[in-house]
Amino acid sequence: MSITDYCRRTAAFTREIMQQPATAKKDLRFSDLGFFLRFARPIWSLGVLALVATALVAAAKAVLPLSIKFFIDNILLGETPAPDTLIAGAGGLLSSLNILIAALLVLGFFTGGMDLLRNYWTARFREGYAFNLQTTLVEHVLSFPLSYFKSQQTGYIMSRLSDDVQILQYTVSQYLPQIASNALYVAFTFAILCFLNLRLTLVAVAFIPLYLLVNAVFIRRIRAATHRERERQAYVSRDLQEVISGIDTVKTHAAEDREVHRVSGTLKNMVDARIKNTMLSAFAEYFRVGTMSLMLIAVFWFGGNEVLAGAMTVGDFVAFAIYIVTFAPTVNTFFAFPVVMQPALTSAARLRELFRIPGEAGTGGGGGIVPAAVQGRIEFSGVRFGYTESEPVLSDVNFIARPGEVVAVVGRTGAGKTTLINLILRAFAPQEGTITLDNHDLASLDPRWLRRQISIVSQDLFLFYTTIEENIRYSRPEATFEDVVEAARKAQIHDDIVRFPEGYGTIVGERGTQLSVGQRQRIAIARAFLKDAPILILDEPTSALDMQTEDQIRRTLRLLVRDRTTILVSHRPSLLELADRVLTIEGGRARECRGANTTDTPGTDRTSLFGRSTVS
Ligand SMILES: Nc1ncnc2c1ncn2[C@@H]1O[C@H](COP(=O)(O)OP(=O)(O)OP(=O)(O)O)[C@@H](O)[C@H]1O
Repeated sequence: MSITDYCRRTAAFTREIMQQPATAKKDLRFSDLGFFLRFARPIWSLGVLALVATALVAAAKAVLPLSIKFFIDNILLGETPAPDTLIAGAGGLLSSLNILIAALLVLGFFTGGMDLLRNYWTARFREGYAFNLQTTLVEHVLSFPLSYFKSQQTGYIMSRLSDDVQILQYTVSQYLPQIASNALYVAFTFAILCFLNLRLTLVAVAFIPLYLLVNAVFIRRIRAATHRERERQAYVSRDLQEVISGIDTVKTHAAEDREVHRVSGTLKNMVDARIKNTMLSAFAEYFRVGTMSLMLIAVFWFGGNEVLAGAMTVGDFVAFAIYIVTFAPTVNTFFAFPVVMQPALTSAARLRELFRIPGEAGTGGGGGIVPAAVQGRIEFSGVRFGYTESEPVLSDVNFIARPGEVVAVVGRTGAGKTTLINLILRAFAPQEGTITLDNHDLASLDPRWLRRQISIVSQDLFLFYTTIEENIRYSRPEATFEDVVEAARKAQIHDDIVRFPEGYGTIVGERGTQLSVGQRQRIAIARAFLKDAPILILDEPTSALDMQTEDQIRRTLRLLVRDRTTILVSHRPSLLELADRVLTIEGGRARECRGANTTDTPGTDRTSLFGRSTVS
């Protein structure tokens, strides 16, 4: 491409970024400030200390250039200061070179020491704030209903949890102390400038509306651009996470090139957004620096004329010039803060949005019934549920699983068996009808309490990156090692475990020793034995086992299901032998195909138990 083409492209690009929509969806409201301040409440005293130290350092730095004035006017030129102002009074005291040098040394040590304290208190405050925010956020996100995690991709959630917090922490820690320090420095310097020469100070101040104008033009655009950039960054995290988690599938399909192409597409969108955002900030900086230069030129022109006319001393002018040379960039960075703070404000808005998502009712001390005892009677009455309103997966499901009964749920693939289990776990709520446990509507129960009453052995077990012992103990943290071994023996996994060199201390999970799918399934069964919950959900618990192991496991499962209400989903006929009754899910309804014991109490009519359309 020729230079002319590049120039043409640059002009088109400039037009494009200035015409970008300047409204962002997730702006922070003023009331949100109070929300974010609450994380500072436990460490407010550190904040006060950091602020006091910042003020003292800013004041000390602000008075430093005055020493030049005293040096020129009082020591070199030997002028007697007029005793009517504070600065002139100080000049009287510092009229000897030795005293001035001694004062400078004291000021230097004081400023250095105070700066160290400021750094320490600021770091403690900043890290304390980030800790409070992140722990509350993790606690809040973990209280979300399971349906949230089933509908959002992991990479997207992770990006919100880590990138947004990091950007907020980084920007705030980087710039907030600077804002405080600069604000104080500007205030102190402004007071000294007024003392030195009020008219000249007004000349400098006359440029402030120009700064405000530059900000008015750019800030909303930059905020919107930052929102776009952050959202696209979350998409990149989502795609990267997906491709790394699914690396087996990618490799077996030799789809590396396709995936690189897909990720680079998302990456390119993010890079575009980032360049536009960077350029918007650069334009804003260009106009701010221009304003600052105009301010400096105007001050030098007016000040020079004042000295030439004898209306200002040389010392005053030199001190004023030094002040204005440091004052102008500080004012410049001060007005740049709304721009550099945009990433933090955007992250704060996104985090606020996450905090607005309500947690599951009943979690985090929010209520929910906690019954004293559990019988284990589960009843579905007229349950309708679909992932979309218009397409129900279950349209009218009625059945009762009595305490201690094993109810097998069968049906063709996609019929809704796992959906039914998810409804019992309260991952989703029925759109119509009710599900009760011991006559308590599930919606009224504390969801954490509910899930403590349920053990689940499913086709897929998540293992944490820790020892086998800890992975089994996950279902009952207070269990002893002997309890863990006993559960492993019952689940027929003990012999496999002791064959590993590290035995129960073998690290498994991501990047740990890999377990076969069958071994994982038996670890899940061991967890269920250990948890000893009154309700058991078996979702294809032996799908990965060979016939011989399944035969052994069936015997242990017979032990496991004893005295527990069990919902068993399996396509294996051999496992259905465990069931007292078999329900078939078909066309969104539950139909009983075989019942060994269908009465709630002896002599109860089966129809009354299974309701309208469910009895075969
Ligand atoms: N999170 C979800 N969002 C949207 N639709 C879903 C979701 N989970 C399942 N479905 C759909 O709901 C229907 C029932 O799925 P479900 O997993 O309950 O079937 P299943 O009987 O357990 O099947 P399988 O025997 O193959 O495991 C299917 O059409 C499926 O595509």
